[in-house]
Amino acid sequence: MAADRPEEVVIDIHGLTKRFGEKTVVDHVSLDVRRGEIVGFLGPNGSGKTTTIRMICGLLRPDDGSGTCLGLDILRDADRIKRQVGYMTQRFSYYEDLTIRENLDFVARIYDLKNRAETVKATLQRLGLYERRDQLAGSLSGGWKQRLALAASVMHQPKLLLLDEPTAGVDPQARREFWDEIHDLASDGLTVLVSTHYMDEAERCHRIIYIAYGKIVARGTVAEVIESSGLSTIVVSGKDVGAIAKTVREMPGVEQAAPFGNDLHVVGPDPAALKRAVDAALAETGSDAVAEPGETSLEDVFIRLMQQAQARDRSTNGKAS
Ligand SMILES: Nc1ncnc2c1ncn2[C@@H]1O[C@H](COP(=O)(O)OP(=O)(O)OP(=O)(O)O)[C@@H](O)[C@H]1O
Repeated sequence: MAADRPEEVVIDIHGLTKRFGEKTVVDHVSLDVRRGEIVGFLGPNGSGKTTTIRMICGLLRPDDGSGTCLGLDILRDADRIKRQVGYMTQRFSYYEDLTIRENLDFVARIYDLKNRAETVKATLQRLGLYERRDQLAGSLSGGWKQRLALAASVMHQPKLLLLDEPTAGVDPQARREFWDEIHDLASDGLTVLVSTHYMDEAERCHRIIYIAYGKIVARGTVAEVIESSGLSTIVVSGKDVGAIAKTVREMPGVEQAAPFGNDLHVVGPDPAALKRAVDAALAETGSDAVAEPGETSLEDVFIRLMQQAQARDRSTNGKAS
């Protein structure tokens, strides 16, 4: 894969920091993204994803740190970076009373694109929007609106696409199609950094980066991130998992106990302690539910990372005050 060649680094930032007033919302973030990669940027609300993305694409000046985006210096060449990346914001704005084609034509004028009519037509065809080109943007469903937003972000043929929660509120099929499109674009050499809260989307990325309280706390492939968490999971299946959940949550060695229908996922760092806890909870509740080792999910890992970051933040702020 092209992404394995180290010279093809598209984003390379070091120690990026941003403060708003007293609050450090991005705290010495370093990351690199290579050509053709799709990298997922995950983390709780307010953890600094959008702020980081805005600093990478030249929209926001960092207070500290340095780096390059598309080989350009993020401090010196912000204006050039802005024109060369595709950026799809959380709230993509378009003109509701213009058609899909007219909206894209408007964006093409902003970018001062040559051969505007042909470029708009090619983009409509590329993104499967051609049949709907005369439909008013305001009348589109959520999935088609996202597709229009994606079309507007890639029309000037950027080498890097920054997507900020591109599929929030979009149904599963439309999300799946959106992601198929992202993979098609990446296989043509486009590099993608995408923030999301959806686990299934994280699993469609080549790599993920998890940020909490402005600091990166995990990174790697999904398998690597799960493995490095050191968590074990036991799945308890039966009728009364709600009652078992309440009991087992209080047992030592249990970090999480989450019912999924008739299954209960019990998660903790020490497999032996976890088994003792589950056995004790089954005995205490008199349940005949069946307990078996299960796979730890990415969501389990993220919940743990978030809780750990929260605890660290509390203790740091506690000391400071
Ligand atoms: N212009 C600003 N002025 C002051 N505070 C800001 C500004 N922009 C962002 N923040 C704060 O910085 C923190 C990080 O926000 P950011 O939008 O980067 O988080 P996020 O990870 O993208 O969150 P979400 O998942 O909710 O979109 C938040 O506490 C936010 O309120």
